[in-house]
Order: sequence, then structure tokens, then C-alpha cells
Amino acid sequence: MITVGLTGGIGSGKTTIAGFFRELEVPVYIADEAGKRLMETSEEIRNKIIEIFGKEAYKNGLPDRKLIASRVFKDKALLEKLNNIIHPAVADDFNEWKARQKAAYVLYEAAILFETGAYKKVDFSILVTAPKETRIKRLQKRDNSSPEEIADRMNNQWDDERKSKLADFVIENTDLGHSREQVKDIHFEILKAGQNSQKFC
Ligand SMILES: CC(C)(COP(=O)(O)OP(=O)(O)OC[C@H]1O[C@@H](n2cnc3c(N)ncnc32)[C@H](O)[C@@H]1O)[C@@H](O)C(=O)NCCC(=O)NCCS
Ligand SMILES: Nc1ncnc2c1ncn2[C@@H]1O[C@H](COP(=O)(O)OP(=O)(O)OP(=O)(O)O)[C@@H](O)[C@H]1O
Repeated sequence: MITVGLTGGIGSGKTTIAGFFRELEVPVYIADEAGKRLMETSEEIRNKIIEIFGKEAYKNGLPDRKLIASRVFKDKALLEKLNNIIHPAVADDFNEWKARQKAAYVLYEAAILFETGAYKKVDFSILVTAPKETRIKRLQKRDNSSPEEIADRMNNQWDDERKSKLADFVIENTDLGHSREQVKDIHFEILKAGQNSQKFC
């Protein structure tokens, strides 16, 4: 089964775009959500996180995401340690999930698909873009985030220009109606590519 990676910088609209694929009945896996769930449910992950961040990283059995974020997005080495705990567990979880799906292709939404090299493991990659100022405004409205918090995360992500060189498709997500049209076009191109590749098997 084909795997399509969907990525984009913080606030670009990845999850919104993933929703448009869902409307077309494409199974969607959201790595951010899986990471959150695994931090809450896996004892192994909890122990590893406490080893690095101390007991205060969990409150009443739940991860203190704000505290962890305030530390990792200002410290690349620490972020890498956290990534090394979460990413392999998410990859295993995704593979288990994918094995249960019945569709021509599945969508794997991840914030840092290019930065981690995970794009090499997908059949096609889609990058969602929007101007930086637009993304900042969206995040301030959605999360009440401070400009500094947003900048700290952006500093740990590649810029759109670098990512677009590697992406198979780019969705410019400024107008939702236009984005939905772009999703439909890409969907049919992927289905067509899937049919063509089967002819060679
Ligand atoms: C640091 C954590 C606890 C902060 O949680 P929080 O709820 O505030 O953010 P959330 O996970 O919803 O992510 C929101 C956005 O932050 C950015 N972001 C998250 N993780 C990363 C990262 N490792 N590198 C760069 N940007 C990131 C992305 O743009 C993402 O869409 C969390 O992001 C985390 O555990 N990150 C490391 C693991 C990871 O990469 N998870 C995401 C995919 S598996
Ligand atoms: N084209 C658009 N026009 C206006 N608002 C939009 C558009 N696309 C997304 N948004 C809004 O911007 C915010 C961020 O979108 P979304 O959550 O989909 O982004 P994301 O890239 O998944 O975010 P994150 O990086 O934090 O995971 C949301 O409040 C969403 O409703």
C-alpha cells in the first residue's frame, strides 16, 4: 500500500489539509497525536522521559507538555533526545496502524518529515505552505501562543524553500477553497500513480 507523507511548518495547516483527504475517505495517521498518546500510555516512554527531564515532566501521571516544550525548543540536543524516544515508537505504531487499513493509500501527517529523513520512507510527499506571518497569526489565534514560543519551534524546523525542493507536491494553503481543490488534484494523481505502478508488478 502506498504511503503519502504530509508535512508543513507549524501553523501551515497540515491537520486542516489532512481533513480534506479524510473527506475523500483516505485513512489519515497524525504523528503529533500518536506521539501524545504514546507519551501518556507507554510506561517505557514515560520512564525514559523522566530519566532525561526529571520527575516534574509528569504531573498526575500525565506529561507536562508545556514544561517539556519550554525546555526542548530552546535546546537542540535535548530536543534530539526527546525525538529519539518518541519517533521510533511512533514509527512502530504507524506500521501497525497501516497494516490494518484497507485503501489505495494512507496519509502520514508529520511536522518534521523532511528534517528527520522520514520522507525517504514514503512513496510521495506533500508539503503544506503558508507565509510565515500568516502562520504566526493563525497560531496566536488558535493557541494564544507568544511570538517567542512560535519562533522557538520554527527555529527547529526547515524553511519552506528547503523543504519544497524535496516535496513531490506543494499545497499553498491560504485560501481554503483553493486548498480543497489542490487536495482533489493530488488525490487523483496519487491514485493514478498507484494504478500505473501495479501494471509493472
Ligand atoms: C515537546 C512537546 C511535548 C510539545 O507538545 P505540544 O502539545 O505543545 O505540541 P504538539 O506535539 O501538538 O506539536 C505542535 C507543533 O510543534 C512543532 N513540533 C513538535 N515537535 C517538534 C519537533 N520534534 N521538532 C520541531 N517541531 C516540533 C510542530 O510544528 C507541531 O506541529 C511535543 O511536541 C513533543 O513531544 N515533541 C517531540 C516529539 C515529536 O516530534 N512529536 C511530533 C511527531 S512524532
Ligand atoms: N487556509 C486557511 N485559512 C484560514 N485559516 C486556516 C487555514 N488553514 C488552517 N487554518 C487555521 O489555522 C490554524 C492552524 O491550522 P492547523 O491546525 O491545520 O495547522 P497545523 O500545521 O496542523 O498546526 P501545528 O503545526 O500546530 O500542528 C487552525 O486554527 C486552522 O483552523
